[in-house]
Amino acid sequence: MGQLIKVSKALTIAGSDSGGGAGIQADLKTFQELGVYGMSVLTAVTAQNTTGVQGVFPVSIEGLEAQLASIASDLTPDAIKTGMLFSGEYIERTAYMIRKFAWENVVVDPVMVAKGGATLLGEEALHAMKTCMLQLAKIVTPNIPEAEALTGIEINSPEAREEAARVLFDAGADHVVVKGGHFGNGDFVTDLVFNGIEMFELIEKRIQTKNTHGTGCTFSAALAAELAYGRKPESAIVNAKKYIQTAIEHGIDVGSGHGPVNHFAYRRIAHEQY
Ligand SMILES: Nc1ncnc2c1ncn2[C@@H]1O[C@H](COP(=O)(O)OP(=O)(O)OP(=O)(O)O)[C@@H](O)[C@H]1O
Ligand SMILES: Cc1ncc(COP(=O)(O)O)c(N)n1
Repeated sequence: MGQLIKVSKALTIAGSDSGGGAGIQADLKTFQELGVYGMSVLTAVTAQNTTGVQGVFPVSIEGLEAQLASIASDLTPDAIKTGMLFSGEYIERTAYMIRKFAWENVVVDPVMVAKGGATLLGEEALHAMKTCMLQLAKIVTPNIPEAEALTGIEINSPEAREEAARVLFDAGADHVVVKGGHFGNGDFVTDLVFNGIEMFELIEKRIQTKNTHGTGCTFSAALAAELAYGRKPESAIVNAKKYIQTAIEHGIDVGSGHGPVNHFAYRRIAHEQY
């Protein structure tokens, strides 16, 4: 009989991107590349490609709950990430079930708008995100527009971004990463991290590319994979940042719009294949 290997398990609760660059597809690719067993609960199916979102079709609330219950009865995740949660009701149900099952190591990526501008979360959902999800987050990963929407702070300076990070921490998140993809357009991209004690920046070279579809999904999935391994949030953040930087740097030529990042670049570099 073959020997069974113990593996860490990560769950993504998010929407499907038919184009394969963001959402559930980006998350599962990232889990796989980082050596973690991936599981998925779908909130909605999007008809999507690199040029935009052509349609959004939610899974029923019963369908969402049934998927979560199936996972809970058999496969306890070591870490979870949430992505596109579709509406306030879906956020409330998801948060309720995460609490009920006492799942830990939750990364909340408060996805609201796709790169092309399509709305992926209704306005009414902001309240649920603030009152139900932030408190569950070991790490919350808003981009600048999401941090503005969640805090009501206009982020037009480094100080305003720090203030937004404090507000999100005070709202209940253990660690806050305010991502810098949308912040300025200099030679560097800076993500701000706050853990309630320290405020520090992760600075990387800004890659000049239009192929950034799914960067946020991929980064938060890498964080969940790192937490699933049992890494501390600070190390998880540093490692996930390396993964996303490599994936953007070694872009692939797929589609005519905002192409996806290269999920296998990190592994290929480790094996000296680039
Ligand atoms: N051009 C770039 N060069 C290097 N790093 C980048 C670039 N764009 C984004 N990143 C990094 O990718 C990660 C995701 O950041 P971003 O701000 O793009 O998130 P996002 O807007 O939520 O992504 P998404 O568009 O997938 O929703 C962050 O760590 C950010 O610093
Ligand atoms: C299903 C789904 N989830 C998340 C995103 C955000 O990713 P991006 O901002 O890169 O389009 C997306 N486009 N689709």
